[in-house]
Amino acid sequence: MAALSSSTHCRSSAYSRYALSSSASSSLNGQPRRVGFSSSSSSLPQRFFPAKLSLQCRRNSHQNLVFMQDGAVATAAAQTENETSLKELKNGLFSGPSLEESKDAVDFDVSEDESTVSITVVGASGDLAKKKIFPALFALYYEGFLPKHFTIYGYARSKMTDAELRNMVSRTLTCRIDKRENCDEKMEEFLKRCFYHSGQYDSQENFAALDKKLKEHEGGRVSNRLFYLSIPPNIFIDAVKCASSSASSGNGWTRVIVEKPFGRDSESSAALTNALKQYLDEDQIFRIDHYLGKELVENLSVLRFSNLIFEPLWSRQYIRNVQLIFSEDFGTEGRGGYFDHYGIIRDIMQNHLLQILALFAMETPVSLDAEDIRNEKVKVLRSMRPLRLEDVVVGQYKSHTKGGVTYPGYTDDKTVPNDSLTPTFAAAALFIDNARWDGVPFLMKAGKALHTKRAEIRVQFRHVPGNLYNRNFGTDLDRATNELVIRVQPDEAIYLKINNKVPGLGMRLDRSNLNLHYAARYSKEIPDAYERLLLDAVEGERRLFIRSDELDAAWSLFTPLLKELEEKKIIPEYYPYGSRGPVGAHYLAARYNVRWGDLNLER
Ligand SMILES: NC(=O)C1=CN([C@@H]2O[C@H](COP(=O)(O)OP(=O)(O)OC[C@H]3O[C@@H](n4cnc5c(N)ncnc54)[C@H](OP(=O)(O)O)[C@@H]3O)[C@@H](O)[C@H]2O)C=CC1
Ligand SMILES: O=C1O[C@H](COP(=O)(O)O)[C@@H](O)[C@H](O)[C@H]1O
Repeated sequence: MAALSSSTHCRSSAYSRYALSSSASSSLNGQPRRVGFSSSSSSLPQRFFPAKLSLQCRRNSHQNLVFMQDGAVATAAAQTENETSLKELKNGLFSGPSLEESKDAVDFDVSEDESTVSITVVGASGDLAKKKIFPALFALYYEGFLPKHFTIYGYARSKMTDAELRNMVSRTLTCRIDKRENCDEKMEEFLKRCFYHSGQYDSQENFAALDKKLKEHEGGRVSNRLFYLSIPPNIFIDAVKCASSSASSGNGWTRVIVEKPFGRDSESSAALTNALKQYLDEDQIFRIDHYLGKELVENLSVLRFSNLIFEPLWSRQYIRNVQLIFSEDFGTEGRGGYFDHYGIIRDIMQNHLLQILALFAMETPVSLDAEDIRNEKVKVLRSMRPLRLEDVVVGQYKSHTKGGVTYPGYTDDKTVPNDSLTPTFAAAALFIDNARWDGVPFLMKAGKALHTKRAEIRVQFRHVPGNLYNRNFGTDLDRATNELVIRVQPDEAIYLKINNKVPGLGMRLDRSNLNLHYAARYSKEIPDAYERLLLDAVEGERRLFIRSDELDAAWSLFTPLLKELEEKKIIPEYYPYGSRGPVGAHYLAARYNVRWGDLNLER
């Protein structure tokens, strides 16, 4: 039996997050490969396990894996046996000794003491680190999801002491609305685990000094290291080179989270991937798309594949069109320098919206394993037609005064050239040329400085054939079709618009929503996307990260269009700050007999 594979899972279902992960695929530079635990906890939080099947895994004194379920314990000496036991547990077939009968299971927690995870936030002085990464790490710590031995290092060029980093970080930490108990105490404990090392991104020496400090914290345990590259893309490669050569783990895994943008087009993306692969294996690279970590995006597959009623409708036979809508009610203020080089199509469409589309449209994966899901996503992307100029409308916001307040135009930003043609808005029609989706328009719309902040998926169903109630709907039959709305943010909800009879003696029809409104249904605060993704990276779970072939396929769809827009210097349609965007988007939709669902007053 070979050593544990890189994803030997100890989980109650593919959705459980705590995995036993070997470092086999992860050590760098030909270092010996040893099995290490990606994480283990003596009291794994219940929320990742289905109510009926509460599994925990850890090592016992004999270094065997121990699965515990509702007071029952199974030990297994080898991977095969582990899997068998896990299956038995899942199927409710396992009848091992009770927890009381097995001292091993309760008395030993060797794995927690033998391994450690160090998380280095490269670019710790920056906006994303402060706004998202440190708060997400704290939330994970607070909820008990970080392993017993963990250390967080901030790394950047800015000069800072540990105390200054802690002070900076403490200003951005918040407690969950529903969990304030001991929060200050927890914050203090968390901050004690945060340290800072100042260094250049291209200095082997500086990374070697970081390595030395990490080793001191690791105290001889199996060291697992996660580097989060929260830096501008032009320095990704320098940082990866130095981190891999001078600060990778010698005996555990080393993983690198890479932030977007992953290039500007097919060529630059391929160049970035090739450069990264000089220093890292593909399975060490975690390309983050934080939209994949959003609760309702993750729920998409659950909705489709665990409800009988949706999947049979999920095709050209019943669906007229699908809309993926992203809008923000603020401009690019403060990020103009970055944004002008990329524009809205690269910033939102090519990644966030396309990823949602792929999850929405993919065939049923063989399993919930990362590779099975990513295989299906790639198939969808490769079945799509590259975008043509005529299928796209681009816009740019201009200054607008409302209620005595003047909102700046895009080019009013000092970091943006006055004659910039960079789109801050785009609408596009995409098509998937496969049996399921042939002819169904997938419309995308993304914009900055619009009237609202929102991200949603709208699925518009076909007309009811031979509808007995047609005359009750008036002339606009489109208004009577069903629409499923998955509101990703804000105020998460999934609702289905249906027709019903208004109570009374007459026969008047009404439109109503069957509504799963998360705030009303669940009292628990929804975790930020970065929490889920950071936890997955610590556990070696790749399902929500982008594989290189997905990335290639995504760029192939957009690169010809992006080149044409730039070469032909297409002038964007200007729209006032705070408006609903260019009217061209309506004409584009109308060409495919589509009406944007977000413009209906009833929404
Ligand atoms: N901010 C956000 O909301 C989002 C950001 N991202 C991506 O995340 C990454 C980080 O974003 P963000 O935190 O906003 O970036 P910042 O511009 O804040 O940069 C992060 C840190 O990198 C260092 N840095 C900045 N510019 C340079 C440079 N030219 N050369 C060397 N070092 C530099 C600075 O640290 P120091 O000077 O101390 O070394 C800075 O604090 C980027 O790739 C971005 O595209 C993705 C999604 C959203
Ligand atoms: O990746 C990006 O996402 C944000 C929007 O993220 P959200 O989670 O706040 O919806 C966007 O503002 C930014 O331009 C883009 O780079």
